[in-house]
Amino acid sequence: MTITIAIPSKGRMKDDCAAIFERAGMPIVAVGNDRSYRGRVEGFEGVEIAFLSASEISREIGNGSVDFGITGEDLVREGMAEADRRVEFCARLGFGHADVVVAVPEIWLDVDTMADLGDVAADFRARHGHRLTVATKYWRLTQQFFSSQHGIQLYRIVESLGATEGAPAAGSADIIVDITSTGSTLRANHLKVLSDGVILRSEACLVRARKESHNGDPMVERIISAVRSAL
Ligand SMILES: Nc1ncnc2c1ncn2[C@@H]1O[C@H](COP(=O)(O)OP(=O)(O)OP(=O)(O)O)[C@@H](O)[C@H]1O
Ligand SMILES: O=P(O)(O)OC[C@H]1O[C@H](OP(=O)(O)OP(=O)(O)O)[C@H](O)[C@@H]1O
Repeated sequence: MTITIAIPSKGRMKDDCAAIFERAGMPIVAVGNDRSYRGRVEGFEGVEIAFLSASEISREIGNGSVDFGITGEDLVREGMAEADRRVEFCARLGFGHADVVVAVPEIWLDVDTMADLGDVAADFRARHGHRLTVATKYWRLTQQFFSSQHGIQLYRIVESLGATEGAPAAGSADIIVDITSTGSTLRANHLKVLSDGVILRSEACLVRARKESHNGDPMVERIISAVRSAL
């Protein structure tokens, strides 16, 4: 059976990913020309590489069209419900670090925790004429964190596909959920992370789609061990 591993073809994870495969003794060779979206691994017969974007990789692992992928944990957990049942996080790779956080305007001096935010949400409509509005592209993680973990139900999500940190100043949302790495975008937009507002500490992971056909397949174990040995 052919095992397909999806790795980033572009973006911030591409180079680190190629380096890890190199260290793992799994050098990737493109098949066909430079612009090809397929590759193979030298010395690993029956393994195929698919070059995709990080967000496509999480989708393809979710629907089982690839066996393994390297992508951010945030994208995997946002992309599917019950991620741990459907995929295995085989290794955390030590790059692509980003925290998914809840951030509010710095001038909200009385709001430092999720409990404070819950209090604000409770009478937000009475005070401001609309429900507390959260700009994010992480709607699944936001709902889980706000509703299930913190019991906050009175809020509305507006989907933001770019420049999320600008939404409060632009008036299109009150607060945001987004990723941060250095924190400079949040600071530049006068936003602060709530003290218990880190939803997920994400990094690039080797992720396996849980498939029956993997059981007892020595190549599956060999790939996982090789990548782990490179960490
Ligand atoms: N500063 C950062 N900004 C955005 N993503 C980051 C950052 N640091 C690490 N990451 C991680 O990188 C991954 C996203 O990578 P990238 O933007 O290359 O992929 P993509 O979303 O597929 O790209 P595109 O938006 O072009 O489709 C996410 O898992 C994210 O957590
Ligand atoms: O905490 P920081 O170091 O400031 O990084 C966080 C920012 O970086 C990303 O945007 P970026 O413009 O890099 O790329 P994107 O197109 O993937 O959102 C991300 O969406 C945040 O806005």
